[in-house]
Amino acid sequence: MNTTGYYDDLAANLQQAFNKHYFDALVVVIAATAFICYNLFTYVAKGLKLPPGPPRSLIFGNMYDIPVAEEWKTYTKWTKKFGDIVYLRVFGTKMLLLGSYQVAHELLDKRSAIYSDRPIIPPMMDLAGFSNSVTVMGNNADYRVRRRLFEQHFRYSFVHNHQPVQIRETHKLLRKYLKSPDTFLDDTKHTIGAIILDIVYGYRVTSDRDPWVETGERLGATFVKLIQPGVWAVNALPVLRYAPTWFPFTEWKVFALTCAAHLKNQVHGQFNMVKTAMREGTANPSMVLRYLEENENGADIPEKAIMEMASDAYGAGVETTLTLVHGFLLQMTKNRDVQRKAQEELDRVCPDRLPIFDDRKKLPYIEAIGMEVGRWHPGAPQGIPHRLEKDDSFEGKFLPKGSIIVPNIWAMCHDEEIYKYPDVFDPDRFMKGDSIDTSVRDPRQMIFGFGRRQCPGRPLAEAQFFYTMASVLKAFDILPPLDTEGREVVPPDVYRSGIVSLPLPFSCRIIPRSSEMAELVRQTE
Ligand code: HEM
Repeated sequence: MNTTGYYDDLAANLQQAFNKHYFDALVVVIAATAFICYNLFTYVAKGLKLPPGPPRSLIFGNMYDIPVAEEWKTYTKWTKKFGDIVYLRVFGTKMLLLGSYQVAHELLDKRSAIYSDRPIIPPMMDLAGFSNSVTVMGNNADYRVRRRLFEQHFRYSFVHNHQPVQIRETHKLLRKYLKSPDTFLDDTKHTIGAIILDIVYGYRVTSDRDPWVETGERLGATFVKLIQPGVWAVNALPVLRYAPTWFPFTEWKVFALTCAAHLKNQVHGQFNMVKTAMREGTANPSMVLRYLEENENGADIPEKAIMEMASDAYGAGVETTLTLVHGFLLQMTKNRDVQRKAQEELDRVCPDRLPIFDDRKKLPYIEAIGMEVGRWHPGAPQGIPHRLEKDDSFEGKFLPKGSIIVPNIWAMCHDEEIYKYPDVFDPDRFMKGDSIDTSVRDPRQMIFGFGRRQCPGRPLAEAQFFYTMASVLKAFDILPPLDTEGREVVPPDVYRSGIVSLPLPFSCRIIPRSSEMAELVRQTE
């Protein structure tokens, strides 16, 4: 059975069911609650004013203003109209949209002691079993244990330990590009999944239809659907979670419970796989093995924390890293000059071999391409929302406790005061002569989020992205597809909406630069 298709249909039907059957009841119950919340929470406090924002209705607030597609565009329009902090309210939920790096840095980085919580987990996410994911957990002791474990294995000073896995899998990807370039989108995704499964569980992916990769992909896609605001009735009316599954129009609950069962199978299955291998003395080095061994040597890390935190790496790391790699391939089809300049740099640094990690410092133009790809379309254009734990104020504006904080990373990366002609793809904006110009703001300060919640996978993602770009550009030309008459067709620059925003599927031709390069790739076997 094609379960992905099943989930897609189900999600679409659920939205319809919500509109038809729950909406009237929802309006009545929520209207009363929202009215009270409105009066209780969104009043002007301490003589300060709330930040400006689009006009809101008394009960629904800005519910109908919240965009469901290309959110970053509407948010940027609001920032231009209302300022760097925009206030929104959806029923009783307050939202602060941060439109500039200065404000995000001031609040989320410098005041991270009170800006590092997450929104209360929506009932739909909870029902589907995702409430123990580091990415959505509140700022509590359980979260901090998991975050610390995660960081220890992915920090800059440790991440070089993962290079053998990255080299092996990236070389495998080059061989796939050589053999069957048309499947480059899936092959790239598969490679990133394989790298993470190996680093986290010591699991070696050997087939193109690996069951753990497929489950991980399905769950990742499900997570993206579940986290979408405004889709699930139960999030607006939590009492619906108690509806029995035999009740009409409760397919959404069946969906959530099915996800929870799949997730549990995956989390426990992968963890137990390492435990069994450890007992039998066959375990490969991995993050899970490392912490289980620390426990054997006297540490006291809760197994539940190791197990659940490990499964986050796949969910949080695959599609996000893919946004950069797919974004890079897409931009290369459109910017032939950039590609040529990068290849010249590579040919100077490694004339007759594939690049290695240690070349990174000598390849500033490749680094600049990576920065420009991230700036051009940040993989998480609105980040992951934070939650303000205490009343606060900034430049005369009242910022109420409990507000959901949404950093509009896309707008920050397209700020024309920092990035001249932001709608032109130009890695040279980050160069000064033959080096990186450190006076230009590095988009990686924004695209990986902020403060104590900043992405802990950043060191791995940066290293993998650099290594993929350098290896691919050394061996291949990335060219636009051809139409039936042999003319080049430049693929559209369009991105999926939602928390993780990938380029929509596109085509390109990946062609070895020469027979010598093809041979270099073959020799990696
Ligand atoms: C290009 C690749 C990536 C991008 C653009 C990215 C982006 C982000 C962003 C924007 C956040 C939210 C930060 C915030 O709340 O302010 C985040 C969180 C997170 N990322 Fe990444 N990420 C990437 C790769 C990875 C990888 C490879 C891993 C794992 C190996 C990972 C694991 C996580 C985790 C666990 C969190 C939650 C952190 C927390 O809530 O404390 N990410 N990422």
